[in-house]
Amino acid sequence: AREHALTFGFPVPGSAPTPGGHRLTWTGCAVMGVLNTTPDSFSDGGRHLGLDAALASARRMQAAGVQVLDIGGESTRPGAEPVNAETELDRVRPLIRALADSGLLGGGLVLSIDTMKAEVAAEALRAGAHLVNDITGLRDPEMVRVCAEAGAPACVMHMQGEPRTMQLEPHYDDVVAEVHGFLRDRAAAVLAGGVPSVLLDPGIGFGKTLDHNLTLLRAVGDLAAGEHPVLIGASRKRLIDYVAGVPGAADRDPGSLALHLHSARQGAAMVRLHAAAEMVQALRVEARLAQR
Ligand SMILES: Nc1nc2ncc(COP(=O)(O)OP(=O)(O)O)nc2c(=O)[nH]1
Repeated sequence: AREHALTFGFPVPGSAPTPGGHRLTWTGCAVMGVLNTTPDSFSDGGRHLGLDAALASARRMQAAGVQVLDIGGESTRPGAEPVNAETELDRVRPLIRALADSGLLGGGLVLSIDTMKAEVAAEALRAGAHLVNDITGLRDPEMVRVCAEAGAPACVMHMQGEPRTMQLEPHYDDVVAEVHGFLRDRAAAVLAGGVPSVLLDPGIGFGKTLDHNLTLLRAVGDLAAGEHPVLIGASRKRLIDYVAGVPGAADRDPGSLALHLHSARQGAAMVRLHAAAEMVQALRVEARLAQR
């Protein structure tokens, strides 16, 4: 299996110091678990049902061997209305602090903050997050500065337009060329801005038709052949309904596993799912079968 690496400006569980920074390496495909914050339970920051449920979910995922947790305080599903920074912070800060206090991070768990806002990223990194997952591809120069200053790697994702309107009229002349080209350009700009390393993500479902998504998923190998690790996130997305007829998002985990196993086989370094523990299990069986 291929070796992948991310460089941090600070030590993270499992990293080794090198002249270029603290390098985290892994072989095969790592799993990033989605850690949803239920808005109403965190707004007063108390240890309500939502926070305890999120911590329980984090423990289960860590125990199962999930390597990264992605914490998001704003839904970016198609048609989602934007959320202001204060609200987003109210949701994610208590969870990040609780995770930092829980000792779970010592077990090798890496924390990712899924946000488009530099202010939220800065605060989350201060509270204990290790990397930034920005679905806008760090369009905001302030986000580049925040990641560079903190020494935090960033996931650069492609999105056509914005969540509220991106699925209205997605259009590309050559979706692979345009998306991969955008990612390579953004990666170069972000690294030039001082961000220590990047992950590239084609942004499945972010301004793409079913055909665009399938074409991009078939081209993961091409993107993974480049110099940056590739992250694929297609968990419970609508394309699974289009392909397999599963109208309820929560019922789409089997299809999600198939999509992400396919991506791992194509060389993806990391996959982002809700059913993260199950993904670890599937990858272990797959790796064993692949051993000669
Ligand atoms: N890097 C990356 N980040 C992402 N963040 C959110 C979602 C989907 O968000 P949403 O629909 O709000 O649901 P959830 O956050 O529960 O996955 N998809 C990706 C993705 O594909 N790649």
